[in-house]
Amino acid sequence: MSKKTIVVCDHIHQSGLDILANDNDIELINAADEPKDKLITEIIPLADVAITRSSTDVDDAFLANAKKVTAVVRAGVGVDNVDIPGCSKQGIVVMNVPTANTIAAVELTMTHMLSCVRTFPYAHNNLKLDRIWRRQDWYGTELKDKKLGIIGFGNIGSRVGKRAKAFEMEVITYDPYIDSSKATDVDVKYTKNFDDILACDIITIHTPKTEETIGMIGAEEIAKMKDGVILINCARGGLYDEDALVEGLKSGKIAMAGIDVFNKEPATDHPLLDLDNVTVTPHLGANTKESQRNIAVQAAENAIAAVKGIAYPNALNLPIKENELPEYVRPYLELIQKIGHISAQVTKSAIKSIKVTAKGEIAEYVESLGTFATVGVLTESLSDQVNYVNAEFVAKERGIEIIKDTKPNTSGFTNKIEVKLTTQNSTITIGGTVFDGTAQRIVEIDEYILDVEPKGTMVFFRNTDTPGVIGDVGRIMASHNLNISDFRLGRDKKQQALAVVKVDGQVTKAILDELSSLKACISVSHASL
Ligand SMILES: NC(=O)C1=CN([C@@H]2O[C@H](COP(=O)(O)OP(=O)(O)OC[C@H]3O[C@@H](n4cnc5c(N)ncnc54)[C@H](O)[C@@H]3O)[C@@H](O)[C@H]2O)C=CC1
Ligand SMILES: O=C(O)C(=O)COP(=O)(O)O
Repeated sequence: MSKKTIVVCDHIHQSGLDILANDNDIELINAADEPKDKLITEIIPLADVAITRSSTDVDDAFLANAKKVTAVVRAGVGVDNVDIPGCSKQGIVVMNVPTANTIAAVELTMTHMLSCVRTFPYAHNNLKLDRIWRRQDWYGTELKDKKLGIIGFGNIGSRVGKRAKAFEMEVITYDPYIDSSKATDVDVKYTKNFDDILACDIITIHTPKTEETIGMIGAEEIAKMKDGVILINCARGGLYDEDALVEGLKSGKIAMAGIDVFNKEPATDHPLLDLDNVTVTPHLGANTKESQRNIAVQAAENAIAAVKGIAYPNALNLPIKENELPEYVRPYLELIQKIGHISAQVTKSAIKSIKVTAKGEIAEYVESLGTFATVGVLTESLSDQVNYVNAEFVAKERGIEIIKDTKPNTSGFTNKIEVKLTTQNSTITIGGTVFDGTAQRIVEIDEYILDVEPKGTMVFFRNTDTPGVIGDVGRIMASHNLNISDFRLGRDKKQQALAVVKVDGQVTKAILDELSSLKACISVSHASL
C-alpha cells in the first residue's frame, strides 16, 4: 500500500514534526518555508492531509488543488481563513486544536493591557534606542479599580477575566452565547447590554471572526466610549473596524490600543503602525514554546489519526461528535445508512427526496440520522465519492430534497427510525429499530410488518397472497443453485404479501425475470449490503 502524505503548510513546533517523521506509514512534506504559490499549486495536490496555521488560507485556490485531501488540521483555534462549506462540499474534514494555545493568548492579552497602561514599549525604546532618561514623560495608569469590558467569554476571554480580577479590576462581560453563571461564578458581571461594555475603561475582545462579530466595534461604538478608552484585540483583525480604530487613536478618543491581529496579514504597511499610541505584535498570541509544543503534538497526532481514517478529533464539519455520542446511538446510525442503501437499490431510479423520521429518544439525533441515511442512499450511485461531510451538499447539488422529521413514539418500539425514499417512479418506506442495544432490524417495509436483519443479499418479492407462492419462489431459486438462508414474510390487509428472501449467492437477471413471470408476482427487486 502506498504511503499517505501529510503536508505541513506553516511552521509548527519540532515536536509535531518529529511525530510525523517517525511514523513509518506516512510521507511527511514540511512545506512551511515554501512560497505560498508553490505550496498551493505543486505541494497541496500531493497531500492526503494538510496541517495549517493562520498563514495558509484554505480558500478556492487551495481547494481546487486539494484533489486528494481528506482532512485539514488547523493547528490552532481560529478557522476564519478556512472555507468550511467549501471543504464540506469536497468531503474534506476540518479539524482544529482548540485549547492548546489558550494560555498563550491570555497572557499576550495581559501583556498588551499592561504595555498600554504603562506605555511600556515607548518608554523602553526611549531609553534603549534614543538613550534618553526622562522619567517625567512616562506616567502610566493602573489596572486596579479600572473597569474591564470583555467581549466573548470563552476559553480565552474567561481566563483574561480571572487574571484581571487578580489585578483588582472590575470586570464585566458580554457574551450572549454563554450561561451568565459562567461569569458570575468567577465574580465577573454579566451583561446583555452592549453599551455596558462601551462604558468601560479598557475593552478587550475574544470572539471568533464571524459575520456577526466583524466590525463589532466601529465608529458608532467608539463614539459612545469614554474619552481615553484603551482597546485590546488579540483575537482577530477586523473585529474592531480598522479605519475607525485609526481615527479614534488619531483623535485621542482612544488613548491606546494593543493589537496582535490585523485584517490582512502579514501587516507591515498598516496605518496603525504609524501611530504613537499603539502597542503591536505580529500575531503572536499563540507563540509560546509551551503552546506551540502542545499544538504541534496534538495537530500531528490528529493528522495521523485522520490520514489513517481512525478518528477525526475536534472535527468541525462532521455530523456527529464521536466522543459526545451516547453508546446506544451508533447502531441506529449504522442501521439507517443500511436502510438508505437498501432503499436506493430497491427503487433504482432518479431520487427526488429522502425523508428521515425518528421516533423516541433517538429523535434528538435526527440531523445525524439524516446524514447517515443520505450517505446510504447516495452510496448506490456515487460509491466512495460520498461521505459524511459532503453527503448533504452532494444531494442538494443533485436536486434531492432531504427532510428530517421527528414524531411522537407510538410505534411500540423504544426507538424507531424510518427512511421514505421518493423517486420519479415510486416510493418506499423502510422502518427499523435496534433490539438489546446491538441487534439492528428492519421492522417495516411500507405497510408490511417484518423482522429482518439487514445483511447480505436480499430479494424483495411482493405478491398476491395466494397458495403455493413460497414454493414457487423456492423452486426458482433452487433451479439456479441459489441457497436460501432466511425467508421472512409480511402480509397486508389487501391480500398482498411481501417476502424478504436472503440468499447465499448472486441474484442474476435470469432469476429476477423468472420470479417476476410468476402469476402472483407484483414486483421483485433485490439489494446487497
Ligand atoms: N492572537 C492569537 O494568536 C490567537 C487568537 N485566538 C482567537 O481568539 C478568539 C477566542 O478564542 P477562544 O477563546 O479559544 O474561543 P472560544 O470559542 O472558547 O470563545 C469564543 C467566545 O466568543 C463568544 N461569542 C461568539 N460570538 C459572539 C458575539 N457576537 N458576541 C459576544 N460573544 C460572542 C462565544 O460564545 C464564546 O464564548 C478566536 O477568534 C481565536 O481565533 C486564539 C488563539 C490565539
Ligand atoms: O489559534 C488561533 O486562532 C490563532 O490565532 C493562532 O494562530 P497561529 O497558529 O499562530 O497562526
